[in-house]
Amino acid sequence: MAMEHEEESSPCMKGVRHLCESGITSVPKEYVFPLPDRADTNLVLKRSLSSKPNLELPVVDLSQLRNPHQRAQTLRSLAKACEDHGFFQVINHGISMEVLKGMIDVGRRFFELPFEERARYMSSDIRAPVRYGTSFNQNVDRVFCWRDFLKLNCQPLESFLQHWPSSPLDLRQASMLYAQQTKSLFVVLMEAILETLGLNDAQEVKEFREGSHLMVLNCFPACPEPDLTLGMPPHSDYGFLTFVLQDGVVGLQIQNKGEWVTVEPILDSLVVNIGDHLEIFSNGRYKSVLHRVLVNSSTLRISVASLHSLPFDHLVKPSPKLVDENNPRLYEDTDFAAFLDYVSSRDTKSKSFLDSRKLSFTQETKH
Ligand SMILES: O=C(O)CCC(=O)C(=O)O
Ligand SMILES: [Fe+2]
Repeated sequence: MAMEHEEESSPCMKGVRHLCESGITSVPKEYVFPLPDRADTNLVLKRSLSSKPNLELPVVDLSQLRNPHQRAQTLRSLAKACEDHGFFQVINHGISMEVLKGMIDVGRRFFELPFEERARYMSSDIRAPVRYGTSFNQNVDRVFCWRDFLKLNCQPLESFLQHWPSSPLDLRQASMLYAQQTKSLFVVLMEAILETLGLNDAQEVKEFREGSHLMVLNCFPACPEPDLTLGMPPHSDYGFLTFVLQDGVVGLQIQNKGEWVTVEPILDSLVVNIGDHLEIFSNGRYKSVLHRVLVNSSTLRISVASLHSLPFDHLVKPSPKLVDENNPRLYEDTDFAAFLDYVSSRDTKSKSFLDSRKLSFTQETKH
């Protein structure tokens, strides 16, 4: 059971930035993770500064995907990246540096607004079109994580745009441009991913075009004792694909062969990760990988996660074309509502939602 927090009156509920502004010099007990869940942030920083990179993610060059002579080879490396890592980077993705920088910059300025301005968007309704909040799921988290966030619902853009914050003045414009361009990128990548799975289905592509799209602006303030807490606990993302835009400050780690490895932020590239829905849809061939975020003692970090899936009311299930006698169905059908119910009822750590969709061996043999 989750520990009871004193609802709205608890200082934790007002977010980490608010807490830091009160001039704390140590991490309050509510944010202290159990020892096995913590990380040596000094070691991460040292590795990051050495010439040996922490982890080289596979790189997918989208200009090669558009080139008929290079498409087949690029699809093969894309498939391998989805199978082996669940994470990759895209370069030559067509989103201009101006749009990327504009998005990070406006996110930073949103979190610099006075607390009262930000608090106007606080909501405990996880289905709200705009939601400002803190931690992972502040209503049920046993330990709070060192993150404040602004979630923008982006589909359909025309109806949600008016609900987005009107301050900073350019937030709507910068976020709309970034949302439109990541949506196009999602459709291009899903077309390619469907092709790697042998599923060239125009109807499916149309559904992705109209699919759900949430944008999460994350703010991880500098932390006086970064080794005691986490910016985000280990989790997997629910959708098909997530794009992560980082501001240049190290923090994202992914689980790779049982070890936590740091993903170096590369200017101009986007990190892409496979979510639970794509793992289910591909019947386990593509992996939704656990990741977490570390904080540091000197620099606030901003990231923007753009999460894409099918429309909220659609069922997600293993593609029937990928299930046969030799490849039994591994997951039961799910939809976004089931995921929301799951997150609002408990703390979502690890891949517990995905695990809850896995069929047991007896069920597997029945399908
Ligand atoms: O901040 C990051 O690098 C990753 C954020 C993330 O994993 C998320 O928002 O789901
Ligand atoms: Fe994530």
